[in-house]
Amino acid sequence: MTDQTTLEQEIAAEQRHLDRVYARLAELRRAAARAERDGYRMAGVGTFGALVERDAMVFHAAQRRHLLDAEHEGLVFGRLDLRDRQVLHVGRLGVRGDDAETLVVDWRAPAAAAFYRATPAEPLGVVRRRTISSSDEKVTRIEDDLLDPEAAPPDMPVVGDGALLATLSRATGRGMRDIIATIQREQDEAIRSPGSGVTIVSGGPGTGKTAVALHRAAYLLYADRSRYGGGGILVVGPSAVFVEYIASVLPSLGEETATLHSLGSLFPGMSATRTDGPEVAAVKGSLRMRRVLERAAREAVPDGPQELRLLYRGTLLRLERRELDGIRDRALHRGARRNEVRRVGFDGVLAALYAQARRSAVSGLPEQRAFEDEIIERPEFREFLKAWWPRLHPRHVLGWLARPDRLHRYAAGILSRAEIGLLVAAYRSLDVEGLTVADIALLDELDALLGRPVRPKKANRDPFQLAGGVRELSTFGERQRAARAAARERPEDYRDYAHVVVDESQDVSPMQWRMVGRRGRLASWTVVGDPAQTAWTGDQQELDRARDQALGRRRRHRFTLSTNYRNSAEIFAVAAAEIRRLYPDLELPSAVRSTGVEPVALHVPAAELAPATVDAVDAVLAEVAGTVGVITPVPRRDEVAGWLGDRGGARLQVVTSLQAKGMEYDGVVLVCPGEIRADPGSGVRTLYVALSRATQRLTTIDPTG
Ligand SMILES: Nc1ncnc2c1ncn2[C@@H]1O[C@H](COP(=O)(O)OP(=O)(O)OP(=O)(O)O)[C@@H](O)[C@H]1O
Repeated sequence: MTDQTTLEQEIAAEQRHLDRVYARLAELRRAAARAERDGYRMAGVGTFGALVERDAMVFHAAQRRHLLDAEHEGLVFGRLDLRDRQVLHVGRLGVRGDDAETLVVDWRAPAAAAFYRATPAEPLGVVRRRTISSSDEKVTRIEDDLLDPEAAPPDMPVVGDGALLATLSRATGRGMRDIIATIQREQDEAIRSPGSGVTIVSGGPGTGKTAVALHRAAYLLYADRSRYGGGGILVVGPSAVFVEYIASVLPSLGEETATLHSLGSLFPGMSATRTDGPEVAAVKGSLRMRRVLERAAREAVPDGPQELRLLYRGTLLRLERRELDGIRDRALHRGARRNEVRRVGFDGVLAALYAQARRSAVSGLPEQRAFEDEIIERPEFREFLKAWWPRLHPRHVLGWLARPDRLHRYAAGILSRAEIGLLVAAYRSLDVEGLTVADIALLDELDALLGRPVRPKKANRDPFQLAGGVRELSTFGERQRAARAAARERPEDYRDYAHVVVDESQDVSPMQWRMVGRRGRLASWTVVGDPAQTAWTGDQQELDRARDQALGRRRRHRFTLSTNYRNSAEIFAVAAAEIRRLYPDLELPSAVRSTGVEPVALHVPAAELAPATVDAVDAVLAEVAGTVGVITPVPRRDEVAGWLGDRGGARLQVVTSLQAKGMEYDGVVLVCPGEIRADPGSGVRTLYVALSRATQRLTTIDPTG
């Protein structure tokens, strides 16, 4: 037990340090603003040298000011008292005093690693580790761990009873929070793993895989900003709700340059949130779809012209369907891409027409070049070419799959009858209901198969802009602004990311791996996931192959996380019992926090499902201060959302069991868990995901009879 005066004294000491840090920050901010103003004043001087100097000055000063202006809640959150009596404060940002004394060490700097890695068994020179909480520049709480009691001076106070548990017990807001103050050792090792190769992080629900992946992105930007800020970091998550949930973590760490996408939004200009059932998703996600799409990408346009008829100097020239198809096939030989070889197709038609004109002995036939120039001017010929070989958007070609006759032709010998039947049924509603998430990877594949017309490259107008978005003039350590500008300037379909983070990787299908892989051909990777949570019901070997192909031969660095920080022990016990039905020997994480509150399992007559759900939601809303998630089987989502109206406002979210991937709520009401489990493919695993979303309260409601 800490006595109150000691605690107050310790808080006061930390407050004095925090005041110094904020005062110094204000000074730095003023200096940066002044330097920026002075830089602008140099604009009038006019010589090239002066302009270059001004540019550099304004650029650096503005960059620094932006960093200093950023949100600084919880700026200093840690302190290390070392064996050699040195004291280090750890924070979101490194700050030096005017005498070059280090006031705060950036959490990502090597000196701060001991804050996360030191343990009583291996104190790494740390005697006492202190976690400091603050709000509005006021220290509110401190928690100490005494790691090396023998080295501690006799008068060293130790206060509080554990920072981690204190943080975990707090209700959460709508978005995910950063965990910089309480990163655990095994997590820190994954966060600071080498920038090259592929870092693979696995672990059960709530073990911090997502948190680690995002903190790793921030770490890489710090460790090598010109590489990762310039080339960019892409973070891919399973769904739009999930991406919204994690969107604020990197900005809260002072990093705004990473690009976040869900699997349904990776293809430019299209986005999908609708999901297919597991069986259809397995077909659409299979690598065999590539062969189906290859056939589609070579086929004649539906409703296109069947033949070409042209009256030339009194003679009817005619190319039949068969000849036209032959010309197209020859133009597309050896994997040529349809949108890139239109010209070759057009030349083939002209050559065939000329050959026919010669065979027909057309009187006064000019030489071939003049003949072609004449034909190409004819509006009806141009109309024919446009209709026969239009520039195709992937969405057009995907639409062809919605015609059962075509689909049967494309898929014959590649997919089974049953699989073709599933696709026919799924695509029947394409025009009405729109694309599903799995279709987006098919569009990306079609885009790769069809190619794009070659356009002349635009000249780079900014002489100081180098490839990768980092300015030649920038010598300043922090290149955040340059990276932000580079991120803004990236084309919508940018693909040369320096690093790709894939979250919930167990749910990335083979076709989706191809799509993600195209965006990281030169990248290093962080891949996090948990095989026990997968909804994939297709061929596992095919999936492994596709993933390995996307990741290439890069070196793998593997990490496993073993503690569940999300669920109370009582809630995780229910989830664990569920997954053990399928995998009795699966190694599961241990949940560190007990609330003493058991989950509630309700069974109600089917006719009472609606009012019982409403009551259960009201009860959970009253019991927790933060968010409540209502999780439903996929087909029931809209119905259940209808029962609940606008209850709970922003605190309440109704999601399907598939959208619940990666999400976290303080309270969860799970409607019809039996229906989720009943899916023969991935039911139990999907239910395991749904049962492991809550931090404090879980109620399940099953209809009886
Ligand atoms: N070291 C930590 N300190 C505080 N909170 C933590 C820590 N590690 C993880 N958490 C919290 O635990 C929760 C679960 O983390 P996260 O969502 O990253 O887990 P996950 O492994 O991705 O889970 P799932 O596989 O179930 O989606 C989050 O609220 C996260 O902030």
